[in-house]
Amino acid sequence: MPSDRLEGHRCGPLKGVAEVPGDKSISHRALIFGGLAAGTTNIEGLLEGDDVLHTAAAVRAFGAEVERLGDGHWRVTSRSEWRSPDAPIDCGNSGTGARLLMGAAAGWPIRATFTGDASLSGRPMERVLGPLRQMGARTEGSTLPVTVHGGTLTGISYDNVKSSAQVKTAILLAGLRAVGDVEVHEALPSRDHTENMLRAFGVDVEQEGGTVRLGRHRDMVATDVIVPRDPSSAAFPIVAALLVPGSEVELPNILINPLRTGLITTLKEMGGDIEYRNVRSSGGEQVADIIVRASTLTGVEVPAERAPSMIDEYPILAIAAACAGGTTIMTGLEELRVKESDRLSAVAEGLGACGVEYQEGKDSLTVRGAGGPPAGGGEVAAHHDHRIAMSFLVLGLVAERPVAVDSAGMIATSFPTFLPLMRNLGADIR
Ligand SMILES: O=C(O)C1=C[C@@H](OP(=O)(O)O)[C@@H](O)[C@H](O)C1
Ligand SMILES: C=C(OP(=O)(O)O)C(=O)O
Repeated sequence: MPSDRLEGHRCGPLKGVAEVPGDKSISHRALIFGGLAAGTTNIEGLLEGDDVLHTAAAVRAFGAEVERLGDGHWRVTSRSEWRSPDAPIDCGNSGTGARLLMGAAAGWPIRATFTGDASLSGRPMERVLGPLRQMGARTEGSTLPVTVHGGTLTGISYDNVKSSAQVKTAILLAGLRAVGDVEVHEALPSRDHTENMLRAFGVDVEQEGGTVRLGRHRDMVATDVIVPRDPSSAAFPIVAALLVPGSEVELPNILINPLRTGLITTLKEMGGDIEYRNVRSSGGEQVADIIVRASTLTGVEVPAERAPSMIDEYPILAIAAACAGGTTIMTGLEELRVKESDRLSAVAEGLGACGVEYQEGKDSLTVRGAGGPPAGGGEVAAHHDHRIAMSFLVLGLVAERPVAVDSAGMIATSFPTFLPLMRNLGADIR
């Protein structure tokens, strides 16, 4: 098997336009919702990363017609009912795909077994299966392989203590076919793409404080979806441009939903020169063109309540923190331990390998910034985690010595064009 080890090397200013791919969360939802809704759903700007391609295959296995018409242009036509798939549904590396599909499947009188890769097979599924059982589904297994036997479900009032959008979405999708009230409470709001998109697909969704409730009208009607560009992917060129002296990069058409932009808020507090231009509405979401210029950063304390709005961005924030002056304190990070890898320890280990001072707590990370380029020179284990790999390749662009990442292949799960995009800006990744 060819090695997918890569190194990031110190480089000159990053310049140009970074067209990052479509938002991963919205892409999964567009396919699944299209598979549930009566009629034909056209999707523009779909992320064609491995995670989403697994979801496309899954929706097809449940009986919908799913066609790729061109670059990012897909068409989903549902049958009136979901059917039991002939074979296990392989969700690959994707927690979102697995958990959302379990919820969607539970509402039908069918049986489906879900599998995934080694990383996904170690991730907790009980957080979704518990509420689905409460609604009347039968389940086998608490980690993959998991089998869901769906059927006639009843309502639920569920306290989503982890503020997980995947859990909230699984319950709402199951709830579409449940009899009775379906509501999910959150003390800290998680991303609201499901609510926004369900409304666009004709479903009554009410929001009252921290409670989301399905209304009476729960039949989905197909609608077209325009997928904005992914702020979680944009995070890598944004931080790279802030850190590499002399850089200026434009990122057009990025989703700026406030429930996704905790990283941008934090980077601005650190002194990052990040500007939104042409803020506008597109496909029911706010988007903007983002301009980033190299900046001198200072460490900050990131409030724990901000975590849901930047949950996937802590690895790349830790890289910004490593180059900032002073200390950055991140708390409320317990969910990082159950992502594609234990991201808290993977980041800590990588920082250590690159000569960065840090302290890892049970659910916190403190990084003492070098106030300039860290030593680098580390051989970093990515733990087959796309966001760990991309984060440390970005560190290599500024560190005194190159930073190597042992396996970068998983980057294709969320950001298949990462390498050409970064190289096109001037990044030295080889
Ligand atoms: O709903 C979604 O699309 C996602 C929710 C988050 O997970 P949790 O729901 O586990 O917080 C996030 O980490 C993931 O990348 C995508
Ligand atoms: C956590 C992530 O995704 P998922 O949960 O879908 O695997 C991610 O993309 O960082």
